[in-house]
Amino acid sequence: MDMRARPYRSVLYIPGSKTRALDKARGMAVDAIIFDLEDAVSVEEKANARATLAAALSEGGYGPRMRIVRINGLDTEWGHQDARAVVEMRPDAVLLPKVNSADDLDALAEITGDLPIWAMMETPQGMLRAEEIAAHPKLAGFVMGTNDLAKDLQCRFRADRLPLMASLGLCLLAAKAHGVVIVDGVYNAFKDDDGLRSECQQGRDMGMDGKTLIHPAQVAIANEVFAPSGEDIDLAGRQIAAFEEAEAKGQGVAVVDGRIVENLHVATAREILAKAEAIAALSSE
Ligand SMILES: CC(C)(COP(=O)(O)OP(=O)(O)OC[C@H]1O[C@@H](n2cnc3c(N)ncnc32)[C@H](O)[C@@H]1OP(=O)(O)O)[C@@H](O)C(=O)NCCC(=O)NCCSC(=O)C[C@H](O)C(=O)O
Ligand SMILES: [Mg+2]
Repeated sequence: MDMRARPYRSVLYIPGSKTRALDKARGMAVDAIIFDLEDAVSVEEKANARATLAAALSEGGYGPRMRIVRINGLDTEWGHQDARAVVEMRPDAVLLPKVNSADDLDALAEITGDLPIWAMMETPQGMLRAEEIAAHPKLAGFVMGTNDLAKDLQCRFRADRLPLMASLGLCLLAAKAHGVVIVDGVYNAFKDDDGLRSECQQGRDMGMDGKTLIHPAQVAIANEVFAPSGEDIDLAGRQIAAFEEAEAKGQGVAVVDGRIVENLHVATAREILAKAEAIAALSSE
């Protein structure tokens, strides 16, 4: 499936060191997995995690789930070795943490060649250079790192995420301008379903493609919130039908449920139907 066309409702982090979790993920209804070598892995476990992850990916069994490997930064003692190992692991993409500029992506691409790169957007410098990062020819996706971002901004975690809004907005603008995927940051309180749902809804309404997750219990909520609902699909179908009928009569505008429908609304309606189809196709694989 084309990388841009596939769903990214649920993107689950799995520590590369945790064999049990790596195994369990083969049966989980996630759209994508981030196999982590960075912050979820302790310093003592770094080398083992690389080997454990390589073995899990070589064994396979992850089906249609997109496989993304997050390496350590190239300015760390593990980064270069991780990057070389990822080339051998042959995932769908490599994820670079704490990206500050397009130069960081150039440095990684020198090692990983044609492998698509995703960028963790989680530093103030990265926010200010979001556009040049999104425009990089190897860049395929943004992952918001809201924990690191909050740390560097010295801001507080709030339910409305007001202190993060400028950063989320900058990255959304850059991602949409360059047609790259963007998934929202994690919700740390993994036992708080209501809080997670509310933050998923906020991200979805802002234009995020999905949510990064830290625990399997979060998957169902993200899948539900980021999928078009039955009502969305029904409305999209009726908008397309009404517009085509209006067009056949030589009119440029239709009315559905008391609201105007123009060609731009039809484009959105078609995207909703395409997303629903992509989700159905993924579920049937
Ligand atoms: C958060 C956790 C530490 C909780 O772990 P634990 O207490 O073991 O959870 P449970 O006992 O409830 O686990 C139940 C079963 O589910 C499996 N499990 C748990 N987590 C995962 C997972 N992420 N993927 C797959 N499977 C998972 C357990 O193995 C249990 O299975 P079983 O033995 O059969 O019962 C833990 O969930 C965890 O480590 N999560 C990942 C944390 C992580 O990846 N952190 C780094 C990413 S977040 C980040 O860095 C954000 C960004 O950079 C930023 O700056 O914001
Ligand atoms: Mg981070």
